[in-house]
Amino acid sequence: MANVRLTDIRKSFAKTQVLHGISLDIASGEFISLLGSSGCGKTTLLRMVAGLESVTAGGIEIDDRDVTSLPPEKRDIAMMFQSYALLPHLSVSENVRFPLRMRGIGSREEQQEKVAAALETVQLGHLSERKPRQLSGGQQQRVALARAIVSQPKVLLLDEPLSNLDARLREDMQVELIEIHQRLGLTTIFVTHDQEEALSLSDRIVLLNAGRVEQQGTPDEIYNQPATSFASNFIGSANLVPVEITDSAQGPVAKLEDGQVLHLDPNEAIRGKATLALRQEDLTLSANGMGLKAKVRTRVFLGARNRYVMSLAGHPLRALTANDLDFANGQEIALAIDPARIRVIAD
Ligand SMILES: Nc1ncnc2c1ncn2[C@@H]1O[C@H](COP(=O)(O)OP(=O)(O)OP(=O)(O)O)[C@@H](O)[C@H]1O
Repeated sequence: MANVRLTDIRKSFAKTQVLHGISLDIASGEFISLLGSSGCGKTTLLRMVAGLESVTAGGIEIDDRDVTSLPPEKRDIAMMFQSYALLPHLSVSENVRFPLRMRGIGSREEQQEKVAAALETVQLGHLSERKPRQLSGGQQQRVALARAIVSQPKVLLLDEPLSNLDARLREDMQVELIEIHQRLGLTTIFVTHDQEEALSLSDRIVLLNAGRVEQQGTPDEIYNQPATSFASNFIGSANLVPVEITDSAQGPVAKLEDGQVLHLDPNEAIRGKATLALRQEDLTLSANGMGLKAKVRTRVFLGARNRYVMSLAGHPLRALTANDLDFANGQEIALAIDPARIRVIAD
């Protein structure tokens, strides 16, 4: 296990700058996710930690040692990619042993012991003699993970390792990753564009936006206290509603563009033009209860839940509801939200 420190990392490809000064301190044993949409620079950052990409400026330390210009094999890291490419002609155990052989680590017996331990960790000891083509996709993924951890790296780098798996297998592998992390305590940097994956796996999430850190915090902080409109929209896909906040006899109120008014938490301090972040799961819809008037545009059936897309003050608004609510397209409904659940972002 080791700590990782990134100091003011910058990266340009030709004239295009893709990383604009990223600084991060990752504690020993921490599981951290780099989360962001396609092209925000998360893979580039991970490849720099691995030593597969040079830095344009800035420094990288692993275990308090400057590794900025060291080649990958001198960094004590292991990386697992989205395309994990097992060698088809080798058995499972030979695949896992491969990095030990390549680097000449230990005697044959020692290598076999390490391979057996790594396969036990991913619960594949019983399939060690199979060839990759005789395994399911999830099992192949676990072999790749065993191959990454077999050399007992100080830092484990994972680049969207679950994105080729179907939904069910992904969930299973997420649980396994959590358990493996708990057992081995490896410092882990996990790249993903999937917010649920980041929320469920990480000790800390670093949200990247166009080559900069937008916000970082625990999953709870990132989910419940998004600091910016971008963070609110990215995490939990909150609805963003432009408003003007003023004082009323009953406390602060937010005025929507169509003149409707929403009461805010009495402690809300922001006044003037602002954006409300309303989470889809926090909205309560009713046919003729109290609340803002919105018009139903369409309903999306999600199995256990429905998503209603409505029009509120001319903006599309999404809400997740229990699937026993049945509104017609075009129907005017009332929309209520607990003021404590409204997040106000100053413009
Ligand atoms: N070798 C390269 N040469 C030129 N541009 C590159 C190179 N590698 C990456 N880029 C550019 O750098 C930016 C960041 O790419 P990167 O792969 O790090 O993004 P990402 O957040 O990991 O996205 P994705 O989830 O799609 O992999 C992109 O605009 C990409 O086109």
